[in-house]
Parts: sequence; C-alpha cells; structure tokens
Amino acid sequence: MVYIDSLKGVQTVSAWPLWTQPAPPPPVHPPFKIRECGDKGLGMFALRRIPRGDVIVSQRPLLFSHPCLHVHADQTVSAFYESALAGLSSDTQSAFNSLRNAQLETEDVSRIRGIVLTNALGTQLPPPHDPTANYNAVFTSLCRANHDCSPNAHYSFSAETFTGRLTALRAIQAGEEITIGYTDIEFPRAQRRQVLATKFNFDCGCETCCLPPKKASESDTRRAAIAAFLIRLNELNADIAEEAEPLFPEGATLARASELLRWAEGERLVEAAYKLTMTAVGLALKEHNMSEAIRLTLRAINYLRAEEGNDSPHFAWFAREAGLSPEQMATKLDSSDEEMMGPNLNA
Ligand SMILES: C[S@@+](CC[C@H](N)C(=O)[O-])C[C@H]1O[C@@H](n2cnc3c(N)ncnc32)[C@H](O)[C@@H]1O
Repeated sequence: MVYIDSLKGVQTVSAWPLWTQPAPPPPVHPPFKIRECGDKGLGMFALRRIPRGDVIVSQRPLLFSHPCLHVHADQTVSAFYESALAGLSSDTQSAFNSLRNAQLETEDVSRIRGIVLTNALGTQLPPPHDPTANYNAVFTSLCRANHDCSPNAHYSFSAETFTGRLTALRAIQAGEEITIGYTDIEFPRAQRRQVLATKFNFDCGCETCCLPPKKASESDTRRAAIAAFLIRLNELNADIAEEAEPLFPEGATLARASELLRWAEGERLVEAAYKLTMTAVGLALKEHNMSEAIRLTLRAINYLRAEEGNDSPHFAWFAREAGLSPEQMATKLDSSDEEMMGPNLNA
C-alpha cells in the first residue's frame, strides 16, 4: 500500500499505529468469484446465497492517494503515479497493473492514472484528520464490482481499521452479479447515464436503464422526487449538532415520506430507503403516531444492518436491547412479516 500526496503525507501515514494491527479478517470462504462478463470486463458473482448484511469482501487498499496531488511544476500527475508505483513490490505492481483501465490514454492520462480514475473508491483518514475529506483508494478484488442503478451491495470504508468492504444490501442469490452504485442512483436515467459515460466511459445497460418507455418514465419521476427530498433533507441537516432534533423539508408529512419510501423500495434503492425510513420515524414521532414510529424503527434497523453489516456495533446494541444475539435478531427480522419489517427486496 502506498500513500501518494507529498513527502510529508507519506511520513505522516507511515507513522500510523494502525499498521502494527492486522486488518480485520475477510470472510473465511469468500462468497464470490471474479469472472468475465462480456463488455463490462470482469465482474464479481455470488458463489452461494449471501444473506442481507453479510460481509462479501473486506480488504485494505492497494494504493491510496489524495485526489489533488501536490506535484512539482516540472512533473505531471501521471509521472508522479509512475514513480510512486515503481517503488512498490512486484506483486503489488502486478496486482495494480491487472486492474481495468477504461480511460482513453492521453498525454495527461497515462495507463496508471487511467487505472486510478477507473477504479478509485472514496476513503477517509482516521482522526485527527478531517473526517469529511475524501481520498481515492484502489483495491484488488473489491474494485471488480461493476455498477448497477439498483445495486445489491454497499461499499463502505473504515478509517479506524483502514479497510474497505462490501456488504449485501439484500439477499443475493447464487450466480447473481454483485454490484455497487458508482453515481447518485436516485437521479433520473439521463443524468445517471451522462455521469457514467463521462466519468467511467460506459453506457449503462442495467435492468433499470433498459425499462420500456412508460416504466422508464415512471421510474424517473419516482427517483427525481426521492432525490429532491433527500437533497433538501441533507441541506437542512448538514450543520446541525448530532444530538439536535432533525429538520424536515417544508411540507413533509409521514404520509409523503411513506410514499417516497414505497417508491424507493420499488426501485430497489436500499440506501435511500434507509434514509427515508429514518425520516419517516421522525415524522411519525412528530405526528404522535407511536405505533407507526415503532413499526418503522424495526424497518430502519433492518436497513441499518444491510448497510453497516451484521457485525455492526449499532445493530448489536439494538439486538441486546431486544434480548437477542445479532444472529437471532437478523433471523427474526428476515423471517418476520414483510409489512412489519420492510420487503426483503429479493427479485
Ligand atoms: C471499477 S471497474 C469494475 C471492474 C471491471 N469490470 C474490471 O474488469 O475490472 C469500472 C469499469 O468497469 C466497467 N463497468 C462497470 N460497470 C459497468 C456496467 N454496468 N456496464 C458496462 N461496463 C461497466 C466500466 O468500464 C467501468 O469503467
């Protein structure tokens, strides 16, 4: 692993105590294999059924870099990457070089830089660094996950253990491709496709992008409404204290949040469904509808474990409060009445 920014950056990162700690162990029997899948190149496919919330893969980055490199005036960004990579072990170099480069090679974008641009996922640094600053990380198998506009896996990065991982957002069936979202999947089709074409150089042919015109237009209307609501929610709550009451968009009601939640579930937008469920809990409390608040809280816990994983400390806390182990809680949530717990979002 190498950190590319400046000499000072390399020194800071080399001194991190976490390098003396082993990385969290990945699943003992990886539940996926990487294989060719047509025009997309390689992809990740489930070897067996992967339950919601299970960790699919967990690994430290192969390469980690600041998105704005401080290079000398007489050096290009591409040359900087070349010299940094040359300092790595030959195994790491060949793992890096085997990754896909979907960028057109130009004077500015060498093959190595193209690999970073094609594969980079967002990471943050551990304290005392700014937790909101985003860095680029490139991983070996984790970067083989292709994009889908209704993905079944969630990428997250732990700054504390410096590990990236994928968890199953819903149960993934054996043979199914494991996918993540490269862009804001709540946006309508044209906007998503434009970002994917410009940034990643491909035309998305996922199921949602290939819907017939009437269904595509319904999907766009629903996604645009979900996106507008979530953007406003983010804006309102960006600067409020953690313990403060959340603020809701103007005119938001439990009925409206529940409608958007149903749409998000219909669109298989699990991450949006989680945020909308949390918002609906807040609105149910505001409207003194306690039975709905409890029903929605259970639904939110089910979504939380999908994103944070079945080993999430938050999920373990909820399970403990219910007098259950996390495994018992997960089984109960999965087997409970769908209306109560939210659909399993299986095909
Ligand atoms: C991070 S890589 C994903 C793994 C890659 N398929 C490989 O062979 O290593 C990203 C690149 O994979 C391809 N890709 C990912 N998702 C795709 C999709 N839904 N349709 C077509 N190509 C896709 C694009 O070339 C994209 O720039």
